[in-house]
Amino acid sequence: MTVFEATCTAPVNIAVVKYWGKRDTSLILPTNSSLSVTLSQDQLHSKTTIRASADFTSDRLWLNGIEESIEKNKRLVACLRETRALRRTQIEDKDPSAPKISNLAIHICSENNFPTAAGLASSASGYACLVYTLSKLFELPLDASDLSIVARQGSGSACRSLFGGFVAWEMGTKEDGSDSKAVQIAPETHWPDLQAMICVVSDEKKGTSSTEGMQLTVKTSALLQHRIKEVVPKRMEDMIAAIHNKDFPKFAELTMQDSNQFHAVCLDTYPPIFYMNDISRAIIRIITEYNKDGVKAAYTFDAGPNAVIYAPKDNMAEIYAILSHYFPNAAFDDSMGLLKETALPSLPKSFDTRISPVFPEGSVKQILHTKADGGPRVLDSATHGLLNSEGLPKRLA
Ligand SMILES: Nc1ncnc2c1ncn2[C@@H]1O[C@H](COP(=O)(O)OP(=O)(O)OP(=O)(O)O)[C@@H](O)[C@H]1O
Ligand SMILES: C[C@@](O)(CCOP(=O)(O)OP(=O)(O)O)CC(=O)O
Repeated sequence: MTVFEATCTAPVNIAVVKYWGKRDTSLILPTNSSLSVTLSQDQLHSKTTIRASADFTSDRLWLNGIEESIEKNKRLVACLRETRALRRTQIEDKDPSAPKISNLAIHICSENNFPTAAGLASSASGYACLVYTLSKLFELPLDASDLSIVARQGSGSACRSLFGGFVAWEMGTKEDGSDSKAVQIAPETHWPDLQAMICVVSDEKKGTSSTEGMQLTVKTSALLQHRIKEVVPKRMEDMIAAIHNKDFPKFAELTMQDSNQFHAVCLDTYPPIFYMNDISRAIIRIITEYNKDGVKAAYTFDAGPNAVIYAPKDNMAEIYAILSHYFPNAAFDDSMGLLKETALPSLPKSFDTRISPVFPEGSVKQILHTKADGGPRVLDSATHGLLNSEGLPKRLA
């Protein structure tokens, strides 16, 4: 019997103009456009295998080796429904000889090589990977922007992970969401000098999910209305220009201002939402001190305390040296070879170390060095597939 199977990986993205607020919660239509950088899959990715078979009796999902209910997950159901409908209308209805895969039950097995639901954008890489893998399984004749419309219905930020490089999610105006999609502003090759350092402050599941948090903000924050009407439209234009011009100081200033405003609207939510903690705020002080004679790094924080620091390649060793001063013995993922290329530099002479105390070991658990990189990839299921010959996970938790 023919086996219908696909295995793919997809990257995370970290926004520099944040998405926060929905105007339609079931279609996942945002209240403002947003923009992100796709990060390298060498450090962070989701990997998904999907098999369709007449032997399967129902749709099943395993996430990180644990079986999860599909029916209870409305967003996953929406992604399956949409991609199956596309298979039917775009392929099976047009070509009677095409296999009727849309009627078969499927098994989905997915793994993240980093903590899930800890503010490291696992829902972004996870749903982008799910929809991309479904599109390969069903051989859908769609481009990445078309697919982003489906991935958006899994998790808003996922739509941006269908592209590499610098990606805007255009909010759109149509009620059916057909113009609310991701577009690539520039490929990863445009600005290879841009790198990122992720400080894992906590890898625990967060208190208030993005989904819940953002709707409470929509309901209660007057500042959000100012942000979406007066601030983001111009900031999107300025950010796109900064990226096109590879103007790091401008890119950095806009990134930090946008992170600050996102956390300000969280504080303006009633009751308030706090995602940053004392460690996050210390990182802001440290980067601010580092930038005092000219902007050399940009911090940004999503819906959790973890920091992402964007900076040009040449500043990375210095940034790592500063972070290791304040956060001793944080595990360092040096898969980019930073410390192989350069000896750890001393702190810049003008840097006033008194701006923050040195934190106890474990305050920052891990530091990951990564860079802007490409979009989802197709792998060979025979060698990389996550399902065994019976269609069950090769690895269970
Ligand atoms: N590989 C995956 N395949 C399918 N779904 C996934 C995958 N990884 C994560 N998810 C879904 O995303 C949820 C986690 O999303 P959540 O928004 O809570 O955390 P996060 O994405 O890590 O944080 P944030 O989006 O705020 O940065 C999981 O509970 C699961 O439903
Ligand atoms: C702070 C953010 O990371 C919020 C991400 O929110 P999600 O995409 O996780 O929310 P849902 O659409 O409800 O799944 C900012 C961003 O990535 O733009």
